[in-house]
This record gives sequence, structure tokens and C-alpha cells, in this order.
Amino acid sequence: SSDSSIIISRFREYLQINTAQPNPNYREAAEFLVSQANFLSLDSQVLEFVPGKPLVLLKWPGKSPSLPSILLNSHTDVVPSEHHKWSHPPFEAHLDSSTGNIFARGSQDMKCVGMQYLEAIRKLKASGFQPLRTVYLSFVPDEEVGGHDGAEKFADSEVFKKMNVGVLLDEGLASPDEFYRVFYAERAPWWLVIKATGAPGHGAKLYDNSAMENLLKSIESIRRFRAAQFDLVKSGSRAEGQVISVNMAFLKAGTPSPTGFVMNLQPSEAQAGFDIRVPPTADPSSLERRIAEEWAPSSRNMTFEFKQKTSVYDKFGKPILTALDSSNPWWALLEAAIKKANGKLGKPEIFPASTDARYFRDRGLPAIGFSPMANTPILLHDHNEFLNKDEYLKGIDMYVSIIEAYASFDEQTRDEASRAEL
Ligand SMILES: CSCC[C@H](NC=O)C(=O)O
Ligand SMILES: [Zn+2]
Ligand SMILES: [Zn+2]
Repeated sequence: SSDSSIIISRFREYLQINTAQPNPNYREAAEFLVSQANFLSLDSQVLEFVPGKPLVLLKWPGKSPSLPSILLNSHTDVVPSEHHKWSHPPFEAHLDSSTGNIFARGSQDMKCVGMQYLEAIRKLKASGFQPLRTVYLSFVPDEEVGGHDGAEKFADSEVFKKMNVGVLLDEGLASPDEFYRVFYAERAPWWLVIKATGAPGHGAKLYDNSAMENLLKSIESIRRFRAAQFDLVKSGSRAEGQVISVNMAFLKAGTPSPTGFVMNLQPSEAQAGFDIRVPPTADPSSLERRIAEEWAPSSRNMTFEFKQKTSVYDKFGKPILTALDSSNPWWALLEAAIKKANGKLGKPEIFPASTDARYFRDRGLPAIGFSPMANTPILLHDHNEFLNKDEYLKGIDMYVSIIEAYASFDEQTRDEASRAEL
């Protein structure tokens, strides 16, 4: 219908704004979002915790503003792309007329979600729905570079405290099958650099304790650990988010020469960097011990340093996860809402990478990661990232159902009803 073609044009318009790191056009994105908010008669506010990095905060006031509010979060930045390796330019948002696929950086991660929230609100408003709880939408900068100037400062702010948020939705991942993926936790990023030193010497001499040999022993040990973790995933005994992943990010060693590297000199220093992701269910102290004793032992002239080390524990010393039991009514509401909209949900998972949700979970808030993309290959951060228009439209209906359920949820009534049952 023409209705859905307008919806798709608005999505493409947002995708066409080049918000790629490291120089995102945040101003244009903020202007676009504020104009969308004006069309929808939502209150809007542009916060700049860091100058030049606007966070757009929209508000749909509820009839009972004292009830904890709902926060729908999405990030406005996207990762860079190698334009020449794409079949269509990543900021053209090309719509393939035969398949309905929309190609753009951010089509999955996560401009789809931000616009789907807005489209769902448009539909709910058109149907006459009025929220009981206040619904907020935050469009935050800098998620792809760690969220320090965006969600982290927002979660720490007075503005956020006054919002009295009761539950938050943030991004998930596409699913190649018909089941939507949903996330209740994420792995903590540890970015480790290990350094080896050793005596320099002639390239023809065999001797112990060279920097290269010392580093290679560590790399071998790390590889064995990686393979064992990966085997747990390959055999199906653990999900991706339940194991510790380790991947080498860089290797740096050698003595430069005008034609490359000096070949007959064994260098006195060598280092390697690793992206490690630690699930909240793992024991971080045993990994710390492994790093100090096996991966970078001082007995082998090695040192190590973390470029990033996020705790798996929250402010209260508990593993950072959102409960999915009866203590968290938002989970059951989400399940029911998706079912009601004819969506199928997979088993809840631990997100393998990091999202801004961690800054909110860290404060004890329930946060659920969900990007409604079923029947879709996982292409975030990849070439030719795309989302099919029909999947996008289906996702809007999921949010209509979820926002309706969340914004109408009256804990008091539920508690009274369950007391009456007893
Ligand atoms: C640790 S901050 C980086 C956040 C980034 N998020 C999405 O890819 C990630 O690498 O998981
Ligand atoms: Zn993302
Ligand atoms: Zn991303």
C-alpha cells in the first residue's frame, strides 16, 4: 500500500544520513529525528553531554506519570564501511525492487530499530491509544566507539534519574531463521595487550628467551584456550554468548628497514593484542589468573595491559544480567506481546558483543536486547548490510504490540488481581 511505501521512504531517509564513525553527521540525524518527533507531537529535547554529540530524547507522556517509565533506546552512529566492496553505496539505502532488500550501513545496526519505535508510536497514536506510563525514546551517539560520550553519560545524568525508567529496550541481532533473538545480558569486553621482551641477537642463532619465542608461547597457549571454548560452541553444548571468546586483533614486532623489516635480527620486543569477551556467567578471577600465569607470565619476561576491561559485576557486586523470572514482569509481557503479534521468539541469549544496555543494567535496571529481524542473515558491521522491507514492516507490528503492553502495564492492578486469586 502507499502507507507502507511512505514508511519505507522514511526509513531510507534516516539511512541516507551518513553517521559513520569516526565523523558521524550527528547534527543532520538530530534534525531529522526532531522533525519526526514534531510530526508525531512528541516532546523533544536535544542533550549534549559532550558538545557536537547530540542525544535526542523524545517523550510521550503517560496518563499516570508517577509510574516508572519505558525507555526505547537506539544509537544513531554506524560503523565505517569499505564503500568499493559494497554492491550499492552504503548511504544510498538502495531498495532492490525484485527482493525488497534495503542495502545500507545501519539497516540492521540499528537505524531500523530507532525508526520502528517511531513508526509503532505513529500507529498507536492513529488508533487512539493513550499510554498509562510515559514512553521515552533515546537516540544516542557513539555506541560504536564505546558509548562513553553517549549512553554512559546519559545513564549517569540527573535527566535520566528524573525519568524514573522502569525498563529499557535496546538492540539485538538478526536471526537467519524464523525465531526472533532476544538478549538478557551481554559479555564484558576485555581488550588485552601482552608484551614480550628478550635479548636481541643474530637471526641465525638458536637461543632461548627471545622476545618472539616468548610471545609465541603465549600465542600458542591462547590458541589452545580459544579452540577449547570454540569447541563447546561447535559441539552445541554452549551458546555463543556463554563461552569466553578470544581473537587476536594485532601483532606488532620486528625492526623496520627501508624495504620492510630487517631479516637477520631477532627483535628485543614483541606484542600482540586480543579482543576477549567474558560472559557474566564466567569466573573472571580464573581468567585473570590464566592471563598472569600462562598468557603473560613475568617468568617469561612478559607484561600485560588492558586497553578496556569491563566488569562482569554491577554496582551491587552481582553478575550483570536481567532476570527472566517472575521478579521481572517485563519479560513475560514481551513474550506475550510478540506472540500476540504473530512473532516467534527464540530462547533468550547472552549478547556476544557489547551494547549500551550495559550502562543501564549496571544500575540494576531490567534491559532487553531485541531487534526484530527474522529470516535475515546477520550482517551487522559486514559488507552489503541489508534488511528486507517486509521484515522491517513486521518489526513495526512487534513494537506496536510491545509498546502497547508495556505502556498499559499497571503493576498495582496486577498485584491486586494476584492477591484476589489467593
Ligand atoms: C567495548 S565498546 C565497543 C562496543 C562495540 N559494540 C558493537 O559492536 C563492541 O565491540 O562490542
Ligand atoms: Zn549497534
Ligand atoms: Zn554495531
